[in-house]
Amino acid sequence: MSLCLAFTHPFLNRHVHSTALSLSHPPPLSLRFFSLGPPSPARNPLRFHFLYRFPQQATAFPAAATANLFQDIAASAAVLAGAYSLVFTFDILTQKELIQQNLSRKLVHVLSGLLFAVSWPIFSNSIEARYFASLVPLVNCLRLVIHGFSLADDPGLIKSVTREGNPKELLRGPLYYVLILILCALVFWRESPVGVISLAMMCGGDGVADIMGRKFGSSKIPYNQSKSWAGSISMFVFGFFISIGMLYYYSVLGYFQLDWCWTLMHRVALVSLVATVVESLPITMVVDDNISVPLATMLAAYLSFRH
Ligand SMILES: Nc1ccn([C@@H]2O[C@H](COP(=O)(O)OP(=O)(O)OP(=O)(O)O)[C@@H](O)[C@H]2O)c(=O)n1
Ligand SMILES: C/C(=C\CO)CCC[C@H](C)CCC[C@H](C)CCCC(C)C
Repeated sequence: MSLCLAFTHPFLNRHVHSTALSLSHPPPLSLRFFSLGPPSPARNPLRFHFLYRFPQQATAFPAAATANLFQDIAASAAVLAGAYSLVFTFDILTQKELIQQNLSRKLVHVLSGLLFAVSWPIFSNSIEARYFASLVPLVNCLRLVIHGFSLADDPGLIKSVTREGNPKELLRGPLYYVLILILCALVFWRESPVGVISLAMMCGGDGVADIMGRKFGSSKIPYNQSKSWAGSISMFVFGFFISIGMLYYYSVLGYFQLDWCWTLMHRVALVSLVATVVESLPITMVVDDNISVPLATMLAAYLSFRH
């Protein structure tokens, strides 16, 4: 069995190579790559890839370009509607006092980014698809700025996304959060595991750490009395499993070809550990978790998956 994962990075315009780790015999050098998209039948005779096709040059196929454009517009509209619906739902739940404001905020934190990453495969395979997807966090970014400066009033947004109902809170954690979503969509998209792992850690890991830490966090971390072992352990565990889930989701859809071996698990566990340690550090007054955690994860995942 061997690990085989390499991807072409559209912005870095280079292959991020990976050594192949073979338990039996090293595959030929040419195969020591993460392969993206529907691998050639010879390599994967049994796997059906019904979604991912290699990005098309739209100009070569005008009909395909038109179909892609309509698909991306529809996908952006659907995901944007989902974003508004999510916030509206938690606003109603908070208003009816079915959940506390803090829990509402954290669940929006956990679900928004993860559902955004899960939605990426509904966009087309055009080169422009990532830009259409990024429109959704961009619109939400503008929404946060407008309401954060109280240029307009949206009590539902403020109630479901802030700690104490102060509109200015929107200009910190939530704003950094959507900027990271834009960064992951534009730089990593469906072509690199780094983006989805970073969102899994920021949204899933950090969000659950808060929920579990507030509830069970009596035993504090020695170097940071505002964080607890329960919160950090939850971040590691949930971050790890949500990352694995994301990788599996994108593998099944044909975007990543992963050999599900212990080496992959070790790499994801290492990235999850790095993110957990960074999140536990007493640096929130200097840099928000919604910046430090995803950036640390991106670096760790890039270094971990390149060799
Ligand atoms: N490793 C962690 C992380 C969080 N917490 C608990 O969750 C609370 C909020 O955690 P924090 O990461 O500081 O959340 P913020 O990002 O600051 O909160 P918000 O997202 O609401 O801005 C902490 O005070 C603590 O009670 C914890 O016990 N252990
Ligand atoms: C409370 C938050 C961060 C603080 O730590 C999260 C704020 C989320 C934004 C208000 C809404 C972001 C929506 C996403 C860009 C798109 C979600 C789409 C999905 C289909 C629901």
